[in-house]
Amino acid sequence: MTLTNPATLQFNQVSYQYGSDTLAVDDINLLIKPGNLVVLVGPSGCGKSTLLKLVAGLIQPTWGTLLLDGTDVASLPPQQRQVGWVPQSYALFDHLSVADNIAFGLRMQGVSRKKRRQRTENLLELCHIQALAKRAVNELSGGQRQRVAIARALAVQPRVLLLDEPLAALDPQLRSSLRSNLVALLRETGVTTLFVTHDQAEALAIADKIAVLQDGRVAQYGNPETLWNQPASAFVARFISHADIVEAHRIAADRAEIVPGLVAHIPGDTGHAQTITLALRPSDLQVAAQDDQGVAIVALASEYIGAAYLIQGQIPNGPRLSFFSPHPIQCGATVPLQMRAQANIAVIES
Ligand SMILES: Nc1ncnc2c1ncn2[C@@H]1O[C@H](COP(=O)(O)OP(=O)(O)OP(=O)(O)O)[C@@H](O)[C@H]1O
Repeated sequence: MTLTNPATLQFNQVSYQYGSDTLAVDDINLLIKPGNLVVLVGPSGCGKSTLLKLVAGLIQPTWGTLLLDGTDVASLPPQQRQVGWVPQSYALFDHLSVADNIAFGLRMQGVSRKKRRQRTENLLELCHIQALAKRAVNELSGGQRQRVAIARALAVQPRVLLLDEPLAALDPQLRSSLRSNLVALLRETGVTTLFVTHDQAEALAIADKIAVLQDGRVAQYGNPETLWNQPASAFVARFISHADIVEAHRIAADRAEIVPGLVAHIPGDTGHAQTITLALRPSDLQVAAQDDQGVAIVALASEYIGAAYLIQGQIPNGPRLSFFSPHPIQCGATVPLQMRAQANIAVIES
């Protein structure tokens, strides 16, 4: 029995306006291939949930078209779209058992009891929750509830699965351990998935492709490595890699000086402009071994992040920059800062 039926999902110049003046989604063009896991990421209010509602059919595009396997879905009501939805709260039926929650949608579709039972058993197995079949859902842990919610969404053989911040309700430790289980499960089902989060680390960790949304528009759509190494704008660089955006002076085709003593190697094919804008990530910089090997920076703030300290500093008469240090640095202390040899600096504008 096929458990999913993955579709191509295409947004063609899709816009959505709430009322007469809130343009929540603005001219979205995205092509999502069958079986891909695409993460929609962006700050609060950028239009992530509105995009999910458009795919689910809860709202219709104000302009543009939404295609499932090449067919415009405008005339299809939500129940005929074969779109599975897992809301942030999971919205399980607390008074029903795990198995009955999973079979609920099938019963609504008039699927025979025998087929319902077989499909429910397959989904219990796929989601590794066979042992919980008879339990009431209000007796389950957060991670177990999440699996039931996904099994329930998969029951109707979705062509697309929509996950709205599926890890948000879990505590941080559980969150990272369940993340890999969840992704393994999604890979196993092969379903085309749109996954919403506002957490860039989560997006980088799990996505085939990431769509970074900014004010209802797609700021960049690409695989995690491309977004990290070649951000299309300062917004994407800040959001995806916590980069500092700085102006630099080109001193050769492949080198740019940020301040005297701090020179970045840049790709050699970025034009000839003298003043260029660079994205410097904390991992591109390091504290130099000797004072005369780098530029002086004054530490302003220090945060212990486990493997290192994340330091924010100010170069006198220069930019503020963040960098990692293996040792704590007192606020107010001055240290020499240099570019890492293997730093791969992105040019935002040239
Ligand atoms: N029902 C509504 N009526 C009017 N405006 C709305 C409605 N729902 C959302 N908006 C507005 O549309 C824009 C996009 O909202 P949306 O909920 O899609 O963002 P989001 O990225 O999912 O945000 P969050 O991460 O906070 O959930 C926001 O400006 C929001 O205020």
